[in-house]
Amino acid sequence: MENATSTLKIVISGYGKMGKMVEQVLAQQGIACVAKTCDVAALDDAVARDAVCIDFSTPAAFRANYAELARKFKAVVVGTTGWYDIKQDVFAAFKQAGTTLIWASNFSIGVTVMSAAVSLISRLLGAAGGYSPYIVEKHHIHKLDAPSGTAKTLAGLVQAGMGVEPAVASVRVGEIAGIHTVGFEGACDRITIEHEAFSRQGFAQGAVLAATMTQGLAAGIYEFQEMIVKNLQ
Ligand SMILES: NC(=O)C1=CN([C@@H]2O[C@H](COP(=O)(O)OP(=O)(O)OC[C@H]3O[C@@H](n4cnc5c(N)ncnc54)[C@H](OP(=O)(O)O)[C@@H]3O)[C@@H](O)[C@H]2O)C=CC1
Ligand SMILES: O=C(O)C1=N[C@H](C(=O)O)C[C@H](O)C1
Repeated sequence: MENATSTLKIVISGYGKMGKMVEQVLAQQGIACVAKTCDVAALDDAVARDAVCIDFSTPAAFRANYAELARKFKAVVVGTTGWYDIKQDVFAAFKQAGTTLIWASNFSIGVTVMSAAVSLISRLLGAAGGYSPYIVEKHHIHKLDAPSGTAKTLAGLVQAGMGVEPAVASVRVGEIAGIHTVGFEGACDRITIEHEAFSRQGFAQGAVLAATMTQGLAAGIYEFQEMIVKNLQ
Protein backbone atom coordinates (compact mmCIF):
# COMPACT_ATOMS: atom_id res chain seq x y z
CA MET A 1 0.00 0.00 0.00
CA GLU A 2 1.28 3.50 -0.84
CA ASN A 3 1.66 6.04 1.96
CA ALA A 4 1.59 9.82 1.60
CA THR A 5 5.38 10.27 1.48
CA SER A 6 5.87 7.51 -1.12
CA THR A 7 3.77 9.49 -3.63
CA LEU A 8 5.36 12.85 -2.82
CA LYS A 9 7.64 14.29 -5.52
CA ILE A 10 9.95 17.16 -4.65
CA VAL A 11 11.75 19.70 -6.81
CA ILE A 12 14.56 21.56 -5.03
CA SER A 13 14.86 25.15 -6.25
CA GLY A 14 18.24 26.54 -5.20
CA TYR A 15 20.93 23.90 -4.93
CA GLY A 16 23.15 25.80 -2.50
CA LYS A 17 23.83 25.22 1.20
CA MET A 18 20.18 24.65 2.10
CA GLY A 19 19.23 22.87 -1.13
CA LYS A 20 21.95 20.27 -0.47
CA MET A 21 20.79 19.80 3.12
CA VAL A 22 17.18 19.33 1.93
CA GLU A 23 18.42 16.70 -0.54
CA GLN A 24 20.05 14.78 2.36
CA VAL A 25 16.90 14.91 4.50
CA LEU A 26 14.75 13.72 1.56
CA ALA A 27 17.12 10.77 1.02
CA GLN A 28 17.02 9.91 4.76
CA GLN A 29 13.21 9.90 4.66
CA GLY A 30 12.90 8.02 1.35
CA ILE A 31 11.12 10.93 -0.35
CA ALA A 32 11.68 11.30 -4.12
CA CYS A 33 13.61 14.32 -5.36
CA VAL A 34 12.66 14.51 -9.05
CA ALA A 35 14.78 17.57 -9.89
CA LYS A 36 17.14 20.11 -8.37
CA THR A 37 17.78 23.36 -10.15
CA CYS A 38 19.40 26.75 -9.90
CA ASP A 39 17.18 28.03 -12.73
CA VAL A 40 13.65 27.12 -11.70
CA ALA A 41 12.04 29.15 -14.51
CA ALA A 42 13.68 26.81 -17.05
CA LEU A 43 12.32 23.63 -15.42
CA ASP A 44 10.05 21.47 -17.60
CA ASP A 45 6.36 22.22 -16.81
CA ALA A 46 5.51 18.50 -16.95
CA VAL A 47 8.03 17.74 -14.16
CA ALA A 48 6.77 20.64 -12.06
CA ARG A 49 3.04 19.93 -12.40
CA ASP A 50 3.00 16.90 -10.06
CA ALA A 51 5.69 18.16 -7.70
CA VAL A 52 6.03 20.19 -4.53
CA CYS A 53 8.81 22.76 -4.87
CA ILE A 54 11.07 23.48 -1.90
CA ASP A 55 12.68 26.85 -2.60
CA PHE A 56 15.87 27.93 -0.83
CA SER A 57 17.23 30.22 -3.55
CA THR A 58 18.21 33.88 -3.22
CA PRO A 59 16.13 36.96 -2.42
CA ALA A 60 16.59 38.23 -6.01
CA ALA A 61 15.75 34.85 -7.58
CA PHE A 62 12.58 34.42 -5.52
CA ARG A 63 11.45 37.97 -6.34
CA ALA A 64 11.93 37.21 -10.04
CA ASN A 65 10.37 33.72 -9.93
CA TYR A 66 7.45 33.70 -7.47
CA ALA A 67 4.75 34.08 -10.14
CA GLU A 68 6.32 31.26 -12.17
CA LEU A 69 6.52 29.05 -9.06
CA ALA A 70 2.83 29.69 -8.33
CA ARG A 71 1.89 28.86 -11.93
CA LYS A 72 4.04 25.74 -12.34
CA PHE A 73 3.90 23.65 -9.17
CA LYS A 74 1.29 21.68 -7.27
CA ALA A 75 2.46 23.38 -4.07
CA VAL A 76 5.45 25.45 -2.94
CA VAL A 77 7.40 25.58 0.33
CA VAL A 78 9.47 28.76 0.58
CA GLY A 79 12.37 29.15 2.96
CA THR A 80 14.08 31.92 1.02
CA THR A 81 14.10 35.23 2.91
CA GLY A 82 14.50 38.84 1.79
CA TRP A 83 11.13 39.31 0.03
CA TYR A 84 8.72 40.20 2.85
CA ASP A 85 8.25 43.78 1.58
CA ILE A 86 6.37 42.24 -1.43
CA LYS A 87 4.44 39.68 0.66
CA GLN A 88 1.04 40.93 -0.54
CA ASP A 89 2.03 40.54 -4.23
CA VAL A 90 3.42 37.06 -3.59
CA PHE A 91 0.32 35.93 -1.69
CA ALA A 92 -1.96 37.36 -4.40
CA ALA A 93 -0.09 35.42 -7.12
CA PHE A 94 -0.49 32.12 -5.23
CA LYS A 95 -4.17 32.82 -4.48
CA GLN A 96 -4.84 33.60 -8.13
CA ALA A 97 -3.09 30.42 -9.28
CA GLY A 98 -4.87 28.32 -6.62
CA THR A 99 -1.48 26.94 -5.51
CA THR A 100 -0.73 26.13 -1.89
CA LEU A 101 2.13 28.12 -0.36
CA ILE A 102 3.75 27.29 2.97
CA TRP A 103 6.36 29.84 3.99
CA ALA A 104 8.56 30.46 7.00
CA SER A 105 11.45 32.73 7.81
CA ASN A 106 12.77 29.86 9.93
CA PHE A 107 11.67 26.23 9.53
CA SER A 108 13.30 24.95 12.74
CA ILE A 109 10.97 23.65 15.42
CA GLY A 110 13.13 25.45 18.03
CA VAL A 111 12.52 28.90 16.55
CA THR A 112 8.85 28.05 16.01
CA VAL A 113 8.41 27.38 19.74
CA MET A 114 10.63 30.33 20.69
CA SER A 115 8.36 32.60 18.62
CA ALA A 116 5.33 31.52 20.65
CA ALA A 117 7.29 32.31 23.85
CA VAL A 118 8.34 35.73 22.48
CA SER A 119 4.69 36.56 21.71
CA LEU A 120 3.64 35.65 25.26
CA ILE A 121 6.52 37.54 26.94
CA SER A 122 5.92 40.61 24.75
CA ARG A 123 2.23 40.69 25.59
CA LEU A 124 2.84 40.36 29.34
CA LEU A 125 5.72 42.88 29.47
CA GLY A 126 3.72 45.25 27.27
CA ALA A 127 0.98 45.18 29.88
CA ALA A 128 3.49 45.52 32.75
CA GLY A 129 5.37 48.40 31.06
CA GLY A 130 8.94 49.61 31.66
CA TYR A 131 10.82 47.22 29.32
CA SER A 132 12.74 47.98 26.10
CA PRO A 133 12.94 45.12 23.56
CA TYR A 134 15.91 44.33 21.32
CA ILE A 135 16.99 41.58 18.91
CA VAL A 136 20.50 40.46 17.95
CA GLU A 137 20.94 38.01 15.05
CA LYS A 138 24.26 36.40 14.10
CA HIS A 139 24.92 34.54 10.85
CA HIS A 140 27.67 33.36 8.49
CA ILE A 141 29.46 35.85 6.24
CA HIS A 142 27.78 34.53 3.04
CA LYS A 143 24.30 35.65 4.04
CA LEU A 144 22.85 38.14 1.55
CA ASP A 145 20.07 39.74 3.61
CA ALA A 146 20.14 41.69 6.88
CA PRO A 147 18.36 41.70 9.22
CA SER A 148 17.56 38.00 8.87
CA GLY A 149 14.04 36.93 7.97
CA THR A 150 13.73 35.39 11.43
CA ALA A 151 14.70 38.68 13.11
CA LYS A 152 12.01 40.46 11.06
CA THR A 153 9.40 37.89 12.08
CA LEU A 154 10.42 38.10 15.75
CA ALA A 155 10.36 41.92 15.58
CA GLY A 156 6.79 41.73 14.23
CA LEU A 157 5.77 39.55 17.18
CA VAL A 158 7.37 41.94 19.70
CA GLN A 159 5.70 44.92 18.04
CA ALA A 160 2.32 43.15 18.08
CA GLY A 161 2.67 42.28 21.78
CA MET A 162 4.22 45.47 23.18
CA GLY A 163 3.34 48.13 20.62
CA VAL A 164 7.06 48.97 20.51
CA GLU A 165 9.50 48.31 17.66
CA PRO A 166 12.59 46.50 18.96
CA ALA A 167 16.11 47.66 18.11
CA VAL A 168 17.65 45.05 15.77
CA ALA A 169 21.37 44.36 15.28
CA SER A 170 22.95 42.01 12.72
CA VAL A 171 26.38 40.37 13.01
CA ARG A 172 28.03 38.50 10.10
CA VAL A 173 31.02 36.38 11.12
CA GLY A 174 32.51 32.99 10.27
CA GLU A 175 30.17 30.12 9.48
CA ILE A 176 27.46 30.63 12.16
CA ALA A 177 24.32 28.71 11.09
CA GLY A 178 22.03 31.15 12.93
CA ILE A 179 21.71 32.62 16.42
CA HIS A 180 18.73 34.78 17.40
CA THR A 181 18.54 36.54 20.77
CA VAL A 182 15.49 38.51 21.90
CA GLY A 183 16.04 40.69 24.96
CA PHE A 184 13.74 42.78 27.15
CA GLU A 185 15.68 45.34 29.19
CA GLY A 186 14.05 46.73 32.33
CA ALA A 187 15.32 49.07 35.07
CA CYS A 188 15.87 46.22 37.55
CA ASP A 189 16.25 43.14 35.36
CA ARG A 190 16.49 41.70 31.86
CA ILE A 191 14.87 38.73 30.14
CA THR A 192 16.72 37.09 27.25
CA ILE A 193 15.56 34.21 25.12
CA GLU A 194 17.95 32.73 22.56
CA HIS A 195 17.90 30.11 19.81
CA GLU A 196 21.09 28.72 18.31
CA ALA A 197 21.01 26.41 15.30
CA PHE A 198 23.92 23.94 15.49
CA SER A 199 23.68 23.24 11.74
CA ARG A 200 21.23 23.66 8.81
CA GLN A 201 19.65 20.27 9.46
CA GLY A 202 16.72 21.55 11.56
CA PHE A 203 15.75 24.07 8.85
CA ALA A 204 15.78 21.35 6.18
CA GLN A 205 13.80 18.90 8.33
CA GLY A 206 11.13 21.55 8.90
CA ALA A 207 10.90 22.38 5.19
CA VAL A 208 10.51 18.71 4.29
CA LEU A 209 7.84 18.35 6.99
CA ALA A 210 6.05 21.34 5.41
CA ALA A 211 6.21 19.64 1.99
CA THR A 212 4.57 16.52 3.44
CA MET A 213 1.93 18.74 5.08
CA THR A 214 0.87 20.16 1.69
CA GLN A 215 -0.71 16.81 0.89
CA GLY A 216 -4.42 16.85 1.61
CA LEU A 217 -4.30 20.53 2.59
CA ALA A 218 -6.92 22.92 1.16
CA ALA A 219 -5.27 25.33 -1.29
CA GLY A 220 -4.18 28.47 0.56
CA ILE A 221 -1.36 30.48 2.08
CA TYR A 222 0.03 29.05 5.30
CA GLU A 223 2.74 30.21 7.71
CA PHE A 224 4.60 27.13 8.97
CA GLN A 225 5.04 28.51 12.50
CA GLU A 226 1.29 29.06 12.92
CA MET A 227 0.51 25.54 11.63
CA ILE A 228 2.99 23.88 14.00
CA VAL A 229 2.12 25.90 17.11
CA LYS A 230 -1.58 25.13 16.52
CA ASN A 231 -0.73 21.41 16.39
CA LEU A 232 1.41 21.56 19.54
CA GLN A 233 -1.16 23.34 21.73
N1 LIG B 1 13.51 29.64 6.27
C1 LIG B 1 14.56 28.99 6.76
O1 LIG B 1 14.44 28.13 7.67
C2 LIG B 1 15.92 29.26 6.20
C3 LIG B 1 16.05 30.18 5.20
N2 LIG B 1 17.25 30.36 4.58
C4 LIG B 1 17.22 31.24 3.44
O2 LIG B 1 17.31 30.43 2.27
C5 LIG B 1 17.99 31.12 1.24
C6 LIG B 1 19.13 30.25 0.71
O3 LIG B 1 20.10 30.08 1.69
P1 LIG B 1 21.45 29.27 1.38
O4 LIG B 1 21.14 27.90 0.89
O5 LIG B 1 22.30 29.43 2.58
O6 LIG B 1 22.05 30.13 0.18
P2 LIG B 1 23.05 29.68 -0.98
O7 LIG B 1 23.61 30.93 -1.57
O8 LIG B 1 24.00 28.63 -0.47
O9 LIG B 1 22.09 28.98 -2.07
C7 LIG B 1 21.24 29.69 -2.92
C8 LIG B 1 21.18 28.95 -4.22
O10 LIG B 1 20.16 29.49 -5.06
C9 LIG B 1 20.62 29.41 -6.37
N3 LIG B 1 19.88 30.22 -7.33
C10 LIG B 1 20.23 31.42 -7.89
N4 LIG B 1 19.28 31.81 -8.77
C11 LIG B 1 18.33 30.84 -8.78
C12 LIG B 1 17.11 30.65 -9.50
N5 LIG B 1 16.69 31.56 -10.40
N6 LIG B 1 16.36 29.54 -9.25
C13 LIG B 1 16.76 28.63 -8.34
N7 LIG B 1 17.94 28.75 -7.66
C14 LIG B 1 18.70 29.84 -7.86
C15 LIG B 1 22.08 29.80 -6.26
O11 LIG B 1 22.79 29.39 -7.41
P3 LIG B 1 24.11 30.23 -7.89
O12 LIG B 1 25.09 30.09 -6.77
O13 LIG B 1 24.48 29.52 -9.13
O14 LIG B 1 23.66 31.64 -8.09
C16 LIG B 1 22.48 29.02 -5.02
O15 LIG B 1 22.91 27.72 -5.35
C17 LIG B 1 18.41 32.46 1.84
O16 LIG B 1 17.43 33.43 1.52
C18 LIG B 1 18.38 32.21 3.35
O17 LIG B 1 18.15 33.36 4.12
C19 LIG B 1 18.36 29.68 4.96
C20 LIG B 1 18.30 28.78 5.98
C21 LIG B 1 17.06 28.49 6.69
O1 LIG C 1 20.63 32.58 5.61
C1 LIG C 1 20.62 31.76 6.54
O2 LIG C 1 21.56 30.99 6.75
C2 LIG C 1 19.44 31.71 7.41
N1 LIG C 1 18.41 32.44 7.08
C3 LIG C 1 17.15 32.48 7.72
C4 LIG C 1 16.83 33.89 8.15
O3 LIG C 1 17.11 34.82 7.38
O4 LIG C 1 16.27 34.08 9.23
C5 LIG C 1 16.99 31.43 8.79
C6 LIG C 1 18.23 31.00 9.49
O5 LIG C 1 18.51 31.85 10.54
C7 LIG C 1 19.42 30.81 8.57
